[in-house]
Amino acid sequence: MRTPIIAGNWKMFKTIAEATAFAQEAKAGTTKAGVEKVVCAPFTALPALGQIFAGTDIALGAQNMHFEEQGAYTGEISPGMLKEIGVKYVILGHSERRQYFQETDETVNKKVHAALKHDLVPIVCVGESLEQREAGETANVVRTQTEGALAGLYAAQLANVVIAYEPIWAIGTGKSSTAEDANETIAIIRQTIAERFGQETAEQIRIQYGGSVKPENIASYMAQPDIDGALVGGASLVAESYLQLVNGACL
Ligand SMILES: O=C(CO)COP(=O)(O)O
Repeated sequence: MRTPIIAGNWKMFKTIAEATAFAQEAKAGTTKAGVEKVVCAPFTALPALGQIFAGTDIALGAQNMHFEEQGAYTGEISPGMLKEIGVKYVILGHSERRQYFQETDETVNKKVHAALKHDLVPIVCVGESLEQREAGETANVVRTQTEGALAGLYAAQLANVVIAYEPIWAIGTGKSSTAEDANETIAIIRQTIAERFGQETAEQIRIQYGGSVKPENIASYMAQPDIDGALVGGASLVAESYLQLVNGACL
């Protein structure tokens, strides 16, 4: 039985004051048990969020990190620095990082290894562009990205990895993938993991869907056999909507 995981990805939104207001409202709301809850916020907001979420079941996530422990990497942040402020999850290889910041399967793979070494749970993003989808390349793209991100890991390590399938054409566009199509591609990702790491590992790993997920459509994704939660951008920015997503993920 895989525990569903709902993670908000705030991207480059919210000052500390805005994050504090969100956290107080989210903390006061009621959420059902049985769903793992994560908020991936900008670095500057994480310490304040950590204080307010202390003692709740909402975990802190970051949106990126460097793979080195320390060094002359101006503007970067290390796994140890995230651990120090109570971060538990880190999004790696988001399509926006791949598109605007030259992330590759190779750097994503280095980051996955570094995250696990520091007891951070990586949320590894994969997904095809509209062009690739129309050319019939979806399966190949997600297979290559999944294999690339997970290269060199042991099967046991995958218990601490989450994958997020985010078709690029569905991100922030309001054009969500149908639940059936998302499930089909997620099943391909699971099959890829089965081929590399064995059936048991593939059945245990959690794979989220991301791309225009909202309180109104979360239940349809959760009803699919291979979808274990969601990575949510826009709809995670408002506390009420975040809580609805979490509660809607309970079947
Ligand atoms: O990129 C996403 C989450 O990482 C999805 O963003 P939206 O939910 O705004 O489409």
